[in-house]
Amino acid sequence: MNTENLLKELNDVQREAVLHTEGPVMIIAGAGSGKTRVLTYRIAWLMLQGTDPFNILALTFTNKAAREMKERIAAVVGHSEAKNLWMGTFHSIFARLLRIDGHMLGYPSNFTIYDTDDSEKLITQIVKEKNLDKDLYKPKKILNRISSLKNNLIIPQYYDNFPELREYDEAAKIPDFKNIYTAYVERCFKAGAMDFDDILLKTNELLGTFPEILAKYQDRFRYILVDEYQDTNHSQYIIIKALANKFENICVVGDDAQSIYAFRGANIRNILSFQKDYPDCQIFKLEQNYRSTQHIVNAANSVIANNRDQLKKNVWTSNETGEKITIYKALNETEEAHYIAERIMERHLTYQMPYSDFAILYRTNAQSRALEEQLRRKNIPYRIYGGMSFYQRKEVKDLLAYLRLAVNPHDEEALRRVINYPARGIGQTTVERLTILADQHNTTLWDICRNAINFKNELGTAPAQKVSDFATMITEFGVRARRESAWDAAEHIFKASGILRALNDDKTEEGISRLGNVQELLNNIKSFTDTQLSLEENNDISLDYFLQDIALLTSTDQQDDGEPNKVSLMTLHLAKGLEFPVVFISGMEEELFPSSQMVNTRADLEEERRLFYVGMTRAKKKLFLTFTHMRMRYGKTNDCEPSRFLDEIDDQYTELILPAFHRSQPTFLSGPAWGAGPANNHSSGPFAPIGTSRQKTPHLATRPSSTASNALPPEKPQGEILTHTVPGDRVFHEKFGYGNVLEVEGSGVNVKATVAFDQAGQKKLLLQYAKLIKVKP
Ligand SMILES: Nc1ncnc2c1ncn2[C@@H]1O[C@H](COP(=O)(O)OP(=O)(O)OP(=O)(O)O)[C@@H](O)[C@H]1O
Ligand SMILES: [Mg+2]
Repeated sequence: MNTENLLKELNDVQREAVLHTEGPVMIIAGAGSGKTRVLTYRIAWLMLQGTDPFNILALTFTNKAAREMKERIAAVVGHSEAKNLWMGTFHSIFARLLRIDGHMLGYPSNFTIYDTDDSEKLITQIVKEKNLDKDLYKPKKILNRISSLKNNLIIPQYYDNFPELREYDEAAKIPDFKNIYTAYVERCFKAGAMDFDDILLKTNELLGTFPEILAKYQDRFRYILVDEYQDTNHSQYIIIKALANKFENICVVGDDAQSIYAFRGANIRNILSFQKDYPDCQIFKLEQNYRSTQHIVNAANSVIANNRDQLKKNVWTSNETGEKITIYKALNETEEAHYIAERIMERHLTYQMPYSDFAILYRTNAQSRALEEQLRRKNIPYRIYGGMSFYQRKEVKDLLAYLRLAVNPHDEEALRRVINYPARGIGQTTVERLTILADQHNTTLWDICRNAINFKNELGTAPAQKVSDFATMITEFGVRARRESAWDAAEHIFKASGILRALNDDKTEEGISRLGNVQELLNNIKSFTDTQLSLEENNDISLDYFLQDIALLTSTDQQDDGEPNKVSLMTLHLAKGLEFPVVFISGMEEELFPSSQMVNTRADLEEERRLFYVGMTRAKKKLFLTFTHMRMRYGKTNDCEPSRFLDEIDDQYTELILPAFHRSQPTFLSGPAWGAGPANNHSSGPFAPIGTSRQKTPHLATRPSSTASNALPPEKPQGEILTHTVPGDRVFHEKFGYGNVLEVEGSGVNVKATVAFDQAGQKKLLLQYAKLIKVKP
């Protein structure tokens, strides 16, 4: 694509924002208004103007988003140029930076990245060693607290500078928190490991302590671009600010109405601070939505208008009016899932829509089970994002632990995990003794292991020998990891560690599936080695690089198996930045969404509402919102009340559908009629107390949902729905209008009719779903 064509694909404001390359720029704009597109085109434009890709840094919310942007840019400027861009999540970019310069802070360049599971295990271990009450010092709680301090750049040494921290911890009955935090930080450091938050914290420390390193990166990153700026936390904010300080060519894009990570420390005030930091910054507002139909855009606007804290924006679209938003009241979660699966199947067959056009979003991961079951029953392929990832499976983590040890044997969590797996006679007592020795000698577990022969007295002769043999094996793995490709080293380690044998011996169904998973991991390593050579500029095929790569996958990246034709299932949080032709948001019920934990303050409730706004604005053509009358939660069936958010959608954009069991004629109602189901008592207003339900006046029945064009749909004729038909029949279809049947094929549920529609042209439809009505010719 040449320069001219590139700019043609933008509207006036977008183009201006792309061309304004020098100086600070902030683009605060509504959902689907082309923020990400502007960012992508800006990079392409910079490169077309001769900017060296080495001088561009782009920060995205997921690695997948970065990859897609890179591909788009490559199409404009060429693959070999695009390769050299530094583009990715904050974590992957700054981990890369720390690999290069982290040694200044005393880290090895092959430092390990601890995942949440590793961190929690380490905390459990520390709590145990300190003889603290494990019911009070819960690892998750402690880790959240550590994370929040780290993201505010409060290291243990600063803890006492803020008396309110101690007050908080005492009130939370964790007075020894500081000791745990201190020990945790020391242990990670000794093990040559960083947790996720360290990646940002240590980058800050590095840039703040060494002016020459800061200067190096300031010079390198002449142009800095940040997507989803509304969800950056303090630590990220400080990094960007430092890096941009010299050239001030910084462009941030975001939408305050989509800020949904406050619970993880994201700070919406970063948007306001930006204006303060760069008083001469240029601000662009994009208001035209290119993604969604008018009904969807307007409905989303009517919801977000209920938030008090927001920057004024007027999001509009010139897209088609589109179908109304369907609100479906189900009996329970099974029936809800069934309804969703049916609608997917119906659209897939009737309109030939690929499965990848559909997304099902929910508030909590637990909701996916019922949905999965119904999708499986209909053989609808799907992919779940988030939840338990492949890399968290036990057997996968076991092999990974060996690989991690090969790269960094000081990695304490990996060592604890496999020192006696597969079983090699190193018991719990021996491990405890090793831990005490490490503590006494102020060194790592690994240092004790590799010198185990010198600790025969403390360990006993036989255990010392076993530990020593284990250490010899790990040392040998290390040699290979340095010399061989990731694939060669991993394959060897898989066999020599005894994992292959252990899994092979287990002939249970579960054992076979475990072996399959480990083989899948090896396949991943193989394809990493193969593709790495062609994709990245550094051609690094080492095990070290592979481990780094997977440690930083985000939840949206993890499940991307490259298979394109699947329905996507994910939480609303993960859906940020994505778009799908058809979106279902399930579980639109009080207590679930808004979550019962998020209704106590206005700020929390507004964050939930923004989350709903994010969900709604993912849909391009059609949005379904479903809620249930009853739902099983925590093993109990509860009565549910429709979400207050449903009330907030302007009636004119919705239609309510009730399931067959409490539906008399007609099926379609315009506007909400939540009370129409059984067992509802009526009170009103958006904040009706939990346990009562709200009702708005149901509107009169109208015709079926509108068509995809602005023209009024043809009036639906009376007549029975055809289950079989013959060529020559004159028929009516809800969406395509009138037509003549040309051909019929297949049998039973697979009967397909080819129909020549007067307006819509020729279509092949599955009779079971097409709901054709026979009319007089
Ligand atoms: N000028 C344009 N012409 C045609 N299509 C456009 C234009 N600008 C954006 N789009 C399309 O509109 C959709 C939304 O764009 P994009 O994802 O960049 O929006 P966004 O503001 O980043 O959305 P979100 O707030 O969800 O992150 C995309 O499919 C994009 O290709
Ligand atoms: Mg975007």
